[in-house]
Amino acid sequence: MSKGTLFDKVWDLHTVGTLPSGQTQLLIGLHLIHEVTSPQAFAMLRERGLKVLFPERTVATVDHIVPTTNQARPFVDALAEEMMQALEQNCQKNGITFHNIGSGNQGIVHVIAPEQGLTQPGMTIACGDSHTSTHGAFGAIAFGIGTSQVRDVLASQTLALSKLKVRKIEVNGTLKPGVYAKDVILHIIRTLGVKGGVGYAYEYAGTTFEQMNMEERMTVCNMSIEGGARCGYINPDQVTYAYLKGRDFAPKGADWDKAVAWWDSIKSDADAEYDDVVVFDAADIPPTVTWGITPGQGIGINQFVPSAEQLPEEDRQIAEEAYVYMDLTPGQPILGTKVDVCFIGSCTNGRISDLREAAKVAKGRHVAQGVKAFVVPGSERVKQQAEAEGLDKIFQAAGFEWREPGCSMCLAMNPDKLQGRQLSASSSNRNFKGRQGSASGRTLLMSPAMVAAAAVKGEVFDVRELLN
Ligand SMILES: CC(C)[C@H](C(=O)O)[C@@H](O)C(=O)O
Ligand code: SF4
Repeated sequence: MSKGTLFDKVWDLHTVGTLPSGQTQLLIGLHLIHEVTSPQAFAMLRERGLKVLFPERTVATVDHIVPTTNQARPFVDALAEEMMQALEQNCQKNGITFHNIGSGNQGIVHVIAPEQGLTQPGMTIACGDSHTSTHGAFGAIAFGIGTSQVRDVLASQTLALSKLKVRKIEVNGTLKPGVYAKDVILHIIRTLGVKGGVGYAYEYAGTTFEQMNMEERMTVCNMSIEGGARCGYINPDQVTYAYLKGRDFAPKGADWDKAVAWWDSIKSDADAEYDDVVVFDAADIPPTVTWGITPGQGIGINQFVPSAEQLPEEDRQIAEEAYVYMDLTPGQPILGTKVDVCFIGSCTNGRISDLREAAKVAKGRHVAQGVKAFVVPGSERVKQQAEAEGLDKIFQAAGFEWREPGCSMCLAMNPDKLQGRQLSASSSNRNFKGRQGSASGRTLLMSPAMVAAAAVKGEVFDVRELLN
């Protein structure tokens, strides 16, 4: 095995050849598809009379357009129904496994592949979805691709790509109580910027990530793309292996031992060289909330909306835009900002541990008057597990709505939308203008526990005051 970073090793092992353009032709081990970015890719394939080369290496789910209340077919939204039918037919005709609603396996693509053990260390994973970086939590090289690249993977199981540089982001130490993986990644993006990672793969290293469970690691890797990095990863370790062991698609018996030995060998070497290294101290990370219209516009819960002069030159214009759009004034505290809607879910924070943390805050309390709060599990399995633990009851008793799994108001391609200027506290990953279904709706990103705190207080609140 060559020396170097996990990124370099996995890249080299999947390199088919160098193309005349200088790009690498990279073999894609696992291709994940959903209803939004695949129909056109299949259409392009049909136009050229091409077949899906390795249907067993593609796995489909439906997530973005799924209604979280009335799921009866045909869907009320004709466009959603059309996308659904296209996916169903494409999978059926091409022999692709499709985890449909009610199968017990449906959910957000970045939630279901890890939970089924499809996502494994050392793999290359592609999906027509920017948050494919999530799967890097397992030590896979996983990235989002566009629709024409979805076509390429369907037809050839390969992609033409330029190699990325690698930045090691080290965070060391134990997170303070009330500080979660979401705060870590919001803090990183706030510091390095939303474009800071362009051209890089992010390797997250250090004791803070070592102490995280797999779901926390997924939260971090998920938002790599919000920091501009096409992919982000964490070297596999005992935590990774313990999570994977026994899952549907994890290797079994002697294959397991062989796999672990191989996974160990692809980790970044201690003396690997990086294109850049950045170091953070976990003790410096507060509960973090975004105030603006990019995920990089974040501040500590006790900080104030920054004035343009306090910001680096390149961040000033977008800050000015954000003050107007968000209706926030420089110098004002973020604490106490009134919220209208509270959303717990998404591929960033819709897993069982996220729901558990939020439920701890919701338990024995009640959603503030005038606030609409709802919980959308990331998958059918997450929902089932949460119900087995009674989390649904805790949320419902506290006045939260308990919904069916999907992307939901993360991007509001389904009926779950903000209205008008409503302001949401959201456990998702994007706060872009109009992101949550209303062209003028406003989003504050935060951890699921902080969303629960905002729900019960009716305003942005420091969750640490509600823990025990
Ligand atoms: C619909 C899809 C292409 C999009 C993405 O690529 O990320 C969505 O998942 C999002 O989060 O904005
Ligand atoms: S939950 Fe949100 S970020 Fe994740 S795939 Fe769905 S829309 Fe994209």
